[in-house]
Amino acid sequence: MSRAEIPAQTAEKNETTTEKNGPTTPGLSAGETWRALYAHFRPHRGLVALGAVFALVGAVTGLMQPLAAKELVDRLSQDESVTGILIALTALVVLGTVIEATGGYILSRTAESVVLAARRTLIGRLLRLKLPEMERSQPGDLMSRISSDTTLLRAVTTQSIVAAGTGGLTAVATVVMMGMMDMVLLGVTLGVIVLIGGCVGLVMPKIAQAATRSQEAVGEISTRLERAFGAFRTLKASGAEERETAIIGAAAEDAWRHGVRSAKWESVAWSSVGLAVQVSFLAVLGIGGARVASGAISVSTLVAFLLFLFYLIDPVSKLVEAATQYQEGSAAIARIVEAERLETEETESTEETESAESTGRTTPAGKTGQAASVAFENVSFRYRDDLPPVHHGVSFEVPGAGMTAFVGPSGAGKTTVFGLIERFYEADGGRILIDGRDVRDWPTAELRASIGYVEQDAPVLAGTLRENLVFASPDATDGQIREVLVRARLDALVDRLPEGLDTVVGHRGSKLSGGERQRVAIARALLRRPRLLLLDEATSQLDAVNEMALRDVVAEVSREVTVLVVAHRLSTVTLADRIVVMDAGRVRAVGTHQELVAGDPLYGELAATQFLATVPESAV
Ligand SMILES: Nc1ncnc2c1ncn2[C@@H]1O[C@H](COP(=O)(O)OP(=O)(O)OP(=O)(O)O)[C@@H](O)[C@H]1O
Repeated sequence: MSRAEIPAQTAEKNETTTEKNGPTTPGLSAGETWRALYAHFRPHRGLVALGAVFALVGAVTGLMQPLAAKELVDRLSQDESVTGILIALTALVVLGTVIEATGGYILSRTAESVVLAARRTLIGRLLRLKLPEMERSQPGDLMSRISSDTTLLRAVTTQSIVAAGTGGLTAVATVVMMGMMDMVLLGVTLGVIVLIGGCVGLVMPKIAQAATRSQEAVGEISTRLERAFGAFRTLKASGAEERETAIIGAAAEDAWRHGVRSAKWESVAWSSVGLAVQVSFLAVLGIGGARVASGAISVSTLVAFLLFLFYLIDPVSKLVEAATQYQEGSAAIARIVEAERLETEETESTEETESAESTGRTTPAGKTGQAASVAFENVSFRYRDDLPPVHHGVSFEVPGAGMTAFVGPSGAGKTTVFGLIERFYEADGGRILIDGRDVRDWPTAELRASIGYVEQDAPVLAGTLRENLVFASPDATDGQIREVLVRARLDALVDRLPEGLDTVVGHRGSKLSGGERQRVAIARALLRRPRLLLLDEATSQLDAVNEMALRDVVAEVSREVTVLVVAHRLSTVTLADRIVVMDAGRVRAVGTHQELVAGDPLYGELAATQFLATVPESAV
């Protein structure tokens, strides 16, 4: 790498470096860093070795050029023919260039493969993260590990290793050749290089420090931007554009400052290399000239030595480049390792899901298509050790089929019931039984294949309506899609849209209304043909007509499927076969609407205030 490339490299680094927020990136020991590096490098070691061989052969052809040049000068001074040697010299130059270019291509291609493999592994792991791990992390930070950190891996696992290897070998070979030419001149050269090399060594940790800080600042930008884009309407409605711009701008300035600092130290390092070469040239020229004058060495020896000195620039530059890239890459490797160590769910899941789906959702108990029974037995649970318990011995039983409504004040732990059934979290005590079998004994994928879950905020993903509908059941036929569209009262909307099911719904479904989003989420869950349907206030944003229609659908579904619904509306609750009243992490009563109005004061109070305000007369 030449000095002229340094600014461009620094700029690129600023764009591709990573953020460091959320959990602090742990430092890896030198041994751990190497082991992590080796793990990424190992599958590609054959190709890296091939690239290294090409690089070495290219370097050797380069080394032979001074010898040919020496022969040329000798023949010229003796008035001999130089045609043959000229052809040889030209061939060496062309061959060297071709071999080096091929080696460079092999290495760059392998580097891309290293990045691809690392990205695939990380994507696979991060999408299988346990929910609590995801909640502890920053999505922006995790994304940057897949996009930016892996990019830094590219150079460290291929070019750097090869550059250090070939650069080291070529440097040793060049030094040996120089020693064979003249030991005095070699002593002078090495003296200058060691002196200035020491200064470069002092600068290296400063590059690492500045690069890490720059990565952190770039990470801060990603996190802040992710936050702003994630709540774009709130940002605008709050008039927070300028404040956020200033905050993100400050982070950008931070990245710039550290980037500039890194560029400064890199510049010092590269200037030192240039200085070492120039001072060596001058010293060799002066002392070598004197030795030629005194007859100690010939002119051709001096010329060859100077050429060797010239060829020493490349391996020394490679060594410096490898050291610089290592400084930058070690932080990225630490962050990748940290992400790889995050706890994931068991991986047998995918295959098991597929087999469960392809065989028509057969459970181990052979209950194909049957509604699932659900039971909580004295379940206790807290989200984190430092948080108070959310469930204090929750118990209830729900037989197969029918609708069960969960009601209770906000924060009572109703949604948490669903999270535990889905095994997003593990209960701390007690048992959760589906079909009489502890959820911990179910393969997670098989368990989830039996469940249709409509979350509280009815998430819709960016993409088309069709992609959203088949998200949980990719093999659904057009006929099945049409059927759920009608059931979820989406058919009129789809018919109205010029692009129908292929209409793009925007980021988080922002081009749909709240009620449409909820209906899409319900249709998605129904398309999965679940045995257990979990609806978390899924009808809260529906207008009266659509709500009534969906209530009928849910009532119909509940004849074959067990439906659990977290309900805030009396209209939903009155349809339920049973109502579970929760308060402060406990089940305080179970019964029908009439029984509870008469027997449970809290339910009576809820029904008299919140529910009754929205209940249509016909439903009471
Ligand atoms: N992922 C989480 N991490 C930590 N605490 C959580 C998490 N999710 C919920 N909680 C807390 O657990 C408690 C119960 O939450 P849950 O969502 O189950 O209540 P809910 O009864 O469904 O309330 P609402 O009717 O308002 O939706 C609340 O105090 C909430 O702050």
